[in-house]
Amino acid sequence: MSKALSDVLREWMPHQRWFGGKGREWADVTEDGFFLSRSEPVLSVHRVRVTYADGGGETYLVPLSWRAHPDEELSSAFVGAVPAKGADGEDRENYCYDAMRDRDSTPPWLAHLVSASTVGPMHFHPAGAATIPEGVPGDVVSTEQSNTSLVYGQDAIFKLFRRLEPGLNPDVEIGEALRRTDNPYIAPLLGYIEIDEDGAEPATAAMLQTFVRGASDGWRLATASVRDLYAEGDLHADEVGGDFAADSERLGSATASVHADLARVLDTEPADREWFAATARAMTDRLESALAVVPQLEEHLAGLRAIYTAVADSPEEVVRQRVHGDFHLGQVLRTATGWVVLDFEGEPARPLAERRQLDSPLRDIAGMLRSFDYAARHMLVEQPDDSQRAYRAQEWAVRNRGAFCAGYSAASGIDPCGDSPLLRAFEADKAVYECVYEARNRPNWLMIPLQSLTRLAAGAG
Ligand SMILES: Nc1ncnc2c1ncn2[C@@H]1O[C@H](COP(=O)(O)OP(=O)(O)O)[C@@H](O)[C@H]1O
Ligand SMILES: O=P(O)(O)O[C@H]1O[C@H](CO)[C@@H](O[C@H]2O[C@H](CO)[C@@H](O)[C@H](O)[C@H]2O)[C@H](O)[C@H]1O
Repeated sequence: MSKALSDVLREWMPHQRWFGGKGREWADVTEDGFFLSRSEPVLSVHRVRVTYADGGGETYLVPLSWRAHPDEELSSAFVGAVPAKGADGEDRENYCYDAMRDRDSTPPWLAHLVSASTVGPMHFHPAGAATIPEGVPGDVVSTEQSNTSLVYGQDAIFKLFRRLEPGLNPDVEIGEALRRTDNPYIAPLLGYIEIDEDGAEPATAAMLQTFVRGASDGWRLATASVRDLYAEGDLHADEVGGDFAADSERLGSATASVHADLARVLDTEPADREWFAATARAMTDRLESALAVVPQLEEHLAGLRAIYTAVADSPEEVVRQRVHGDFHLGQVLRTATGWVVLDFEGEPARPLAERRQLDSPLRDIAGMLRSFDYAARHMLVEQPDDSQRAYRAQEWAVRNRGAFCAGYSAASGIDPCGDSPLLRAFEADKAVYECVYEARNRPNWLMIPLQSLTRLAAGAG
């Protein structure tokens, strides 16, 4: 027997990668929808409001494509069957599919952006004089996590934000600001979509960005370099074929260029004593809540508190500005000509308002330094007692962290990696965040940030 759409969604949504309420009991679900295309296959978009038995709730964006008969080729995208009336008044069923995985339903997103449409509560904004491809289907990106992305040909990538939050998404806000700077290290924004939310600021529903062709991500390249080093038992990091230091240096200068443009076109403010005190407090709070998830943090408590107190006690000369916020090797792409920085959304677990606050660029430096550490040590997860490998991992991390800082320093005139209590605290804070992330997502990787905390708390890099 077929069910109402909200019941169908209740069964289907918990199995989707992007659904954040896994394991929580649903108290209620309501949905409202509108049509983006009425020609075959019909495309509708639904705001699905889920409330949980343990309190709170979330609103998700769910595009669906509709067919009068089941489509075998789309079976993996099948959502459910919903009762309908035929033209003759007969009772029948309509079959709905995940529209992001139904290629025939992907062109309308681009067509509406080109014509800057408003459809129901949804507003389509093309960016400036952007050339938006039209009439091509989009293929879903398989690495999807909290969002769902489509690649249109080799030209554009469309990212649907599944969870709706009031306010402009920082990825769009920063993309829109940087688009006007001609910065060579970003993928220009081509457009974005907003959706009205009752009684609140509109939420960002999606964005369209230039697709970076023929690129590899930094994590893949860095870890290939580490594997090369491990394979060459007697050679040092600067002697093996896959040495990454020149790329790390170029990544440092690309980062400096992006930071400089962000400071040029968006707000800045000198950091005052209160900001240092508030930052130290926020880090201490994060540590306290992380303890509940990762009890192993207990042994680092005293060391970490001392690192955070040093921030409040010795304010440095720092300018606050918009930053990337979740900068790591997985967020940068290497093309034939250089690096491109992606995903200015900030840490996914933070509330949107927090992610839009001004911060020190050292936050990003710390993120990338942590990432070099991760790349160097992730293979030690399988061989934790291999001291020779541990030694070589440290050598690789030191070399590439140094090269990244040298590149940043040469491009900006500011050495980001000097003896700064703030940088050290940001590294420690990121490692605490990573402990929680790993405990929840990849428990066997938890040792990576935990071991870094041992080194950081002991005053080593
Ligand atoms: N502009 C782009 N050009 C090429 N590839 C991209 C672009 N933006 C994102 N990607 C790739 O698409 C995948 C998904 O990216 P993203 O949507 O940022 O993931 P998430 O937000 O889930 O971390 C990643 O593998 C990323 O490298
Ligand atoms: O890319 P996301 O915005 O989803 O970031 C989250 O996931 C990252 C892992 O994919 C996580 O990054 C951590 O692991 C990376 C290696 O997989 C490493 O390069 C990073 O330095 C490390 O922080 C990130 O923290 C999390 O927010």
